[in-house]
Amino acid sequence: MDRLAELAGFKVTLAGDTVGSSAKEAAASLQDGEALVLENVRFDARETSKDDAERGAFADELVALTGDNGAYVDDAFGAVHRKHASVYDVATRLPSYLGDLVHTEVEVLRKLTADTQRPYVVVLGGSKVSDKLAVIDNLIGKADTILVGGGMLFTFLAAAGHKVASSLLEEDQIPVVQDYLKRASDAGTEFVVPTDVVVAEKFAADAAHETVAADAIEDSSFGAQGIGLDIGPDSAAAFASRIKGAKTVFWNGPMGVFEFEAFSAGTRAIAQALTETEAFTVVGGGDSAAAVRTLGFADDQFGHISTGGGASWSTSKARNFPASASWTARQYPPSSPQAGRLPARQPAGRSLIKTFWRLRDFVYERRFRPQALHRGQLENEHGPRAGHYPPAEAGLDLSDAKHDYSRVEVAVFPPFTDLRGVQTLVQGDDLDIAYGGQDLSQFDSGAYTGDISGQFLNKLGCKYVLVGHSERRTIHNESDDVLNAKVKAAFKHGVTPVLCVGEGLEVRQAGTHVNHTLEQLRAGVAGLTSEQAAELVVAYEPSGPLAPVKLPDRRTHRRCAPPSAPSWPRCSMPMSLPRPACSTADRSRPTTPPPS
Ligand SMILES: Nc1ncnc2c1ncn2[C@@H]1O[C@H](COP(=O)(O)OP(=O)(O)O)[C@@H](O)[C@H]1O
Ligand SMILES: O=C(OP(=O)(O)O)[C@H](O)COP(=O)(O)O
Repeated sequence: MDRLAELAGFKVTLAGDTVGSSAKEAAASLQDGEALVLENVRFDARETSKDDAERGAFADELVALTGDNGAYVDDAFGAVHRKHASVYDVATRLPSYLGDLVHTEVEVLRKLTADTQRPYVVVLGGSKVSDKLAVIDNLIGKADTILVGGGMLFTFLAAAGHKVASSLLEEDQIPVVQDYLKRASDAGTEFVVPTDVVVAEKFAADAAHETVAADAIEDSSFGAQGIGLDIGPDSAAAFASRIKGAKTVFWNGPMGVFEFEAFSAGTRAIAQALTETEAFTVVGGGDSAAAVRTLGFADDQFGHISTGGGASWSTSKARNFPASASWTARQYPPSSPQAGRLPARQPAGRSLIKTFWRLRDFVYERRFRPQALHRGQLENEHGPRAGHYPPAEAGLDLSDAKHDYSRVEVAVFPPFTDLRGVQTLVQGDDLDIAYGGQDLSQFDSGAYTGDISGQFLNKLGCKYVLVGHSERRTIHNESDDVLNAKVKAAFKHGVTPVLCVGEGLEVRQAGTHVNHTLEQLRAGVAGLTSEQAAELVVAYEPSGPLAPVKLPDRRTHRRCAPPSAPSWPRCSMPMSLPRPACSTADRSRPTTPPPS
């Protein structure tokens, strides 16, 4: 703790338990600018329970330690792929952010997999055999070569019918490996399994050992007692030569028990080969990173050293981590003062904009082709054409635009059929753009064919969802009550609703648009908690689609915007109300909270 406090520059205390009396007392006496480290959360069996209720109960107790104004920052990349209470469940209960380390890891690893240079060689070892075997499923057909070492090699040898004495073996995984071997030959992926193994008398640093052929492990002097603790020199040389011919190498898991000098040669040979190849190299995994450092290699001899093994594989598959839907799109601002205040959901000075499709002075109207997004059609230079809107086009247009993302957040709302494409593009290219659905059902599940549940949007990583966009109010006749239910459904599923309010042409011409809009807003926010009200985004979106498109002037926008609105519904916390997208200058002004 002393060293941690020295590095952090503030007081750090250690609790003797996780959620017991020591933790509670220490949390209660925590002062602004101090940190409390809890005892290892895995000491509580509920942390890793498969039972949602058990994990949830533990998460509730952890969350209670943060008091009334807690937030969650996940910077434990190595465990980020786990659906554990302190990783997943806590993130669903508090405003959540991803930390600097997770952000950097995801950025580097996604870039690697977005454009993998071939030959792509994967080196797998270590002792978490079933974890690593699960990874292989996704590598068949993608990797050119998979080099098998570490504890998992014995399951491969057993799958080929060889005896492995007392070596690490997961017998129930033998059929899985046999299936992989069969599929790999069709898919063009080659497995390279060691031809020689270092076998020890026992699991100890000073154990007697000898090198034997991989298909004759029980023929060593130690018979059925022998334990394979490293790959042999011939195998290491064969692996090294594959690595040298690669363009991309991903290594996860030591080749042997490198912690014992006598069984570290295989791991050392692989590390050496990685430093000598022209390929882009990634070393992933807590133990693999420790191995290269323990064996005397420098970090800068590798393309990237990832702190997560399992986590790096989840990243490389571009698959969402269990908790990622709960994180805000932003990382925890590294520049913000760490002591004291945690950031609000909408960091100060930033506001959300959405695509106000009908506003001619929308800054990206020409570049972004908002109508294409809205209608599910692409208008290209040759005119409109039906069919899927290619998200790549809009994404590239947006990312090319000279836009100050630190001041104004950009969110796109494509048709549902394109959400997955937008997700891939945004994550793959790491675009600083949020995305959301155009509507959601007020129901979680049931016989509502064609409707989109908030759960689906959450799984697709949507940060936002539009609620009550004008067509929903006019063509689909969605009442204020229905829209209020949709707002609540969005919050329930961890997606921030963008409540659309605004008048049609007739109302505007009658001059009652301010009251009309306020009524919609009051009904839309009814029953929200103050925290939800603070997170809600309100979009003033005048002019219905059926009316001839007559755009409101700037004065109308200003009158409907928060500062001049005569009375906002009572909320115990200020709501986050972005200004209408009248002009860039308007948007850059700080949001004025409504009177409470
Ligand atoms: N043949 C083997 N038998 C037993 N343990 C092994 C063997 N080869 C490697 N290991 C152990 O695997 C551990 C690392 O495995 P793992 O956690 O899966 O790697 P990583 O953290 O890099 O993903 C090391 O402690 C190493 O001693
Ligand atoms: O070392 C870790 O992961 P890794 O072995 O996948 O690199 C992390 O501490 C996660 O450990 P876990 O696999 O027990 O969840």
